[in-house]
Amino acid sequence: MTSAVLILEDGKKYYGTGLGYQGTVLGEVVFNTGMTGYQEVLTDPSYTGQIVTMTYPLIGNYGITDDYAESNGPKVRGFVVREACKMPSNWRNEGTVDEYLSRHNIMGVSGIDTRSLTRRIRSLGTLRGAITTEEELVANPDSLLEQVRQMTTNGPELVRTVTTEKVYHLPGQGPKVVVMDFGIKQNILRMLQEYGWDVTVVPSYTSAKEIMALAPGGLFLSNGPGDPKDVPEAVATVRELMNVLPVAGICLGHQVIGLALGCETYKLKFGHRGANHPVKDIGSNRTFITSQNHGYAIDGRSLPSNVEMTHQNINDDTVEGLRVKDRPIFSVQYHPEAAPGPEDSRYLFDQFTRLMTQ
Ligand SMILES: NC(=O)CC[C@H](N)C(=O)O
Repeated sequence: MTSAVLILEDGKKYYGTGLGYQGTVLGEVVFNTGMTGYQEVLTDPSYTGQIVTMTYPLIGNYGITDDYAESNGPKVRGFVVREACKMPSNWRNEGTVDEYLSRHNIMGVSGIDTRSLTRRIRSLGTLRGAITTEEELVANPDSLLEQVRQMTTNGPELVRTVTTEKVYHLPGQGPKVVVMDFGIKQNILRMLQEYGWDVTVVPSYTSAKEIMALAPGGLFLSNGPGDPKDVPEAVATVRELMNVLPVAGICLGHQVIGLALGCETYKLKFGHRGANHPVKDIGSNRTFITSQNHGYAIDGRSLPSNVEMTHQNINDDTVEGLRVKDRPIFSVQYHPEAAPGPEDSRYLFDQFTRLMTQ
């Protein structure tokens, strides 16, 4: 067993055992509170560049299977767990988390006091950090500190690494929609297909003109990694298309819509990542339990007069959904497609569909 260390930018060190690939990685350390869904978390492209720690102590107990992947492989920069299960049990199991991470050259560390780590992130805010299994660095982790403190945790390259390189078409009988891919989760595409949409997925940097040339009936914006302010070209495209097409978005897509409408975004202290975040649908006064993964949010004080908040987080009152009063445009910060998480918010896909067909 290789020893490993996780060092945070404030100098705090956590010692454990190497999991998956061996070496050194740097990233923004965030926590996810889901009790299950570790494979969906690992493969969600919105985690690109981040070292994710799971607060649930036993990870990997039902194994790994291709059916649970939200993209073609793990996208996290690193993975931190209390205990990585060595003997998964599930009729679909194809292997352990350790093997999965090794196969995809992703580093992890187990045996970490994830409760202490999470409390630290909650009190100090999201921290940058590094994981290493290299002997001389494990012996002297402080030598990594300079590099950790210098690193930037966002940038336009994050979306560029996970957006599709090529335009592709998923035929359907329903509304013809262009999806701007910022690092889309497979379950969003599965659901759009379930609803019968005729979907054309385009790269994040596609221009308004190129999108209009596809003659869509609507525009849909996906989730994705990083700071929404790092994709100004997508914001400009959406601003242009907002006047001529119905537009809907999830998570990063919601933030891009917000910026295009003139709202402000900001970085949350430690983000929302988990499968049980309560969100109130203001119109119906109902609260839904939602799946979430975001570190940025739209500032509720910055909404122009034609934009209203449709959903609000019950834990911290942050904006969870928007609607433009005079145009067919709406978006949500959380994940109605779940994967992992509760499916309470599937009704939004009906709403998306109505918006595109009306
Ligand atoms: N899941 C997402 O789309 C995340 C959006 C954005 N990267 C954030 O962290 O806020």
